[in-house]
Amino acid sequence: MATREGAATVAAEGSKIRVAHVLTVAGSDSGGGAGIQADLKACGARGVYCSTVITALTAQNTAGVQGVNMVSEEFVAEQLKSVLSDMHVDVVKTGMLPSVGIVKVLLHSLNEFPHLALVVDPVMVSTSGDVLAGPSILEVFREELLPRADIVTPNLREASTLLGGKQIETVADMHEAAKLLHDMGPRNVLVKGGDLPGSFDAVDVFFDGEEFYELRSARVRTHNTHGTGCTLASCIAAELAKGSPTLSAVKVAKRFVETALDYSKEIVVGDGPQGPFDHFLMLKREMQGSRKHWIFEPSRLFLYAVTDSVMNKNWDRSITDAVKAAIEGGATIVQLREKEAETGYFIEAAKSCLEVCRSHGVSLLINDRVDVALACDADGVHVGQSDMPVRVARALLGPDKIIGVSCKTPEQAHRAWTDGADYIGCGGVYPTNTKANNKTIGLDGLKAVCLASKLPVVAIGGIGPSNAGAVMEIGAPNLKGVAVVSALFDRECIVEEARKLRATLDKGKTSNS
Ligand SMILES: Cc1ncc(COP(=O)(O)OP(=O)(O)O)c(N)n1
Ligand SMILES: Cc1ncsc1CCOP(=O)(O)O
Ligand SMILES: [Mg+2]
Repeated sequence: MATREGAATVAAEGSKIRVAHVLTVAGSDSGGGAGIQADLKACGARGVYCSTVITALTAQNTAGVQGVNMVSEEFVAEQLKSVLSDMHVDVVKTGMLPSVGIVKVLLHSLNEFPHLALVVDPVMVSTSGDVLAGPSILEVFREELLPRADIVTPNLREASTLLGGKQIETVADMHEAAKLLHDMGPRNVLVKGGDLPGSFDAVDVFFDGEEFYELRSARVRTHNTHGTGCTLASCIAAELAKGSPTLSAVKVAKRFVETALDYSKEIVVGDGPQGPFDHFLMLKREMQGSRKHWIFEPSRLFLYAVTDSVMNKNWDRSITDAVKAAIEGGATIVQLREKEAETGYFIEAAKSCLEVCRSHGVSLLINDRVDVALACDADGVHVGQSDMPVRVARALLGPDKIIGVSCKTPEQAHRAWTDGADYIGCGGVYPTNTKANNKTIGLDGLKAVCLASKLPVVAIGGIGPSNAGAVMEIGAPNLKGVAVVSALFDRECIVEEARKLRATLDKGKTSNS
């Protein structure tokens, strides 16, 4: 088994990166919304590793808790030993601790690792109102666990229970509760006011022993709040594990939870009154996109329409109208190449074009601007050799998006494959006025690029109905189509020009097959 020292030595040699690590000691939620499952998602979303010690299995769903099966103290101890004897934990976060014995086992481990920070979410009653830890736990919480905690994060009900039934009905009461809880020994207290009656804001009170901070935010109106407490505490733990000061960790965690709640307002997971939310802000987007599990199909490069903001302005038409017309005429893929557009305008225009493209099953890519592609959830980007490198774009966009890269040489074409591009844009094949100072590579240059790569290739530069046939006739099986700017968008009738081009390409295809 690798010792802590051994692993640290390897890291010190510079070949490894030691990652921030939270250990959650909590109960499992079969519904996946709270407990261990929420902790794993929260840490994952915040970019922190999370190991787990499970204290209880709960059978629960969006209606409530149907059953609890406690893990034995011995087995909780065994899990703690497995993790702590091997892994580099920075912060321990606790959730459901269902028995005094389990709290004692945890305290014993914490004594052995005094450097570990501790975030205590004093889970006693679930959001559905089910009791997860009985009153017998209070004494050990007050006298042993809280004094060891760096921060404790009770909601109003938990704060009241820990304080022997104190009424907490106003922000002033929350201040007082935070002070009284702080007197029990934790370094910081966050009293969460999500349930505060008659409040328009979500107000939490943070107290570090010296100063009170009221952290306010607009209340998110949603039933999907199951797991908010676990998530908030895990996010705080994750930020502490990264090295943040406690107040900053709390602020980031609160913002994270609000964003996730707001994003998840409409999602439906179960039929009960309290649903979970989406930590990764992905579920809704997946369902809204018309292309579920869409795979890049190279034949889509057949007639590739690339817009130009100057041309659209000259012909007095909006980007959306230009895109609509190109699709009507037979374009199979669209790229927004809006070099002059301001970012805010570009994003809105791209969203509007996406609607058009999605309704016709046509992919929409963004030229150069990975940020715009992300902001409007476009299908991908096209980048040049001096734009954002393909590997970086891939890391930002993830595995599902389409990435095209411009290549003029076999070397660039080879690299495009190893870097993870989906297709190559090759040109300028013929001279063009659309792109200044662009070297023309001719049909021989195009052939050489096609031969050098396994990737599908689309030819670009000076291509129109008169020469598109000749381009496609070079006979490279991976040459899948032509990309055009002026032959479509610098013409009076885009639909007509697109149809002409489509006819030429279709003719070439039939005569070759
Ligand atoms: C399909 C396609 N191929 C090549 C290009 C050119 O991209 P790039 O080299 O980044 O030049 P700009 O278009 O950004 O001027 C393209 N846009 N599309
Ligand atoms: C963007 C680009 N990349 C290489 S050539 C070119 C311009 C193509 O425009 P056109 O189709 O009007 O020649
Ligand atoms: Mg570019």
